[in-house]
Amino acid sequence: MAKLQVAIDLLTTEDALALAAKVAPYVDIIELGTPLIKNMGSGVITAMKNAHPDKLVFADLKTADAGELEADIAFKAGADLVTVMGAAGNATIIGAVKAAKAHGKGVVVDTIGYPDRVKRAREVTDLGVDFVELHAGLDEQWTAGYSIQVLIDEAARAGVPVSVAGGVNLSNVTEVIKAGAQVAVAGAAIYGAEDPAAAAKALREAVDAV
Ligand SMILES: O=C(CO)[C@H](O)[C@H](O)COP(=O)(O)O
Repeated sequence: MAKLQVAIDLLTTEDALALAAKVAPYVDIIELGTPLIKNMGSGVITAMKNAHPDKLVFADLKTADAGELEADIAFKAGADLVTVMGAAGNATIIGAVKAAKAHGKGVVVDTIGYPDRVKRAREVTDLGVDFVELHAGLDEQWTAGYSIQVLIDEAARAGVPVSVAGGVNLSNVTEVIKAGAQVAVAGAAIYGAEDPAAAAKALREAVDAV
């Protein structure tokens, strides 16, 4: 069964907890966005895990160096999954995987900005990561001509465990899961909705219907 991940790209612990309280019944993974962690520090990870011990808490660290050290900080704070950039060296990814093994947790590689996301996804899967995020970041999404179809096509040919992030919403989540993504990541489609709980519920039902 595919998973639904809410990406919380809000800026305070208070706002993040308030959103999570509304949408947690419908999601498997609660992602704390990079700006949120940079703004609030690792305390937001602890607060979220304490509030939702039954959910996977995903710390979107986007680590580019010092993989073992940064991952260790987040796991000690309560994270279940952390991200490392695919553009980082393999040593950084291997370091994060070492920390994950020590804590019984996992690593996700974020391919944002990487020229050949599928090639990198296959390479880093061999390093022991849990899955790879085929990701078009917010800046890429705002570039003229962007279409999530490129990520859907990549998911279909990846052949390794992947998530898809970059404009997932109710109109495309079915295609994302049909393409083979194990996880659909939705940020603005949930936190930007007038009724985030209803938006998360609709996405959950769409994911489960595939
Ligand atoms: O990690 C992120 C940006 O770097 C976002 O959380 C991710 O892109 C999902 O958000 P959205 O659904 O709004 O695109």
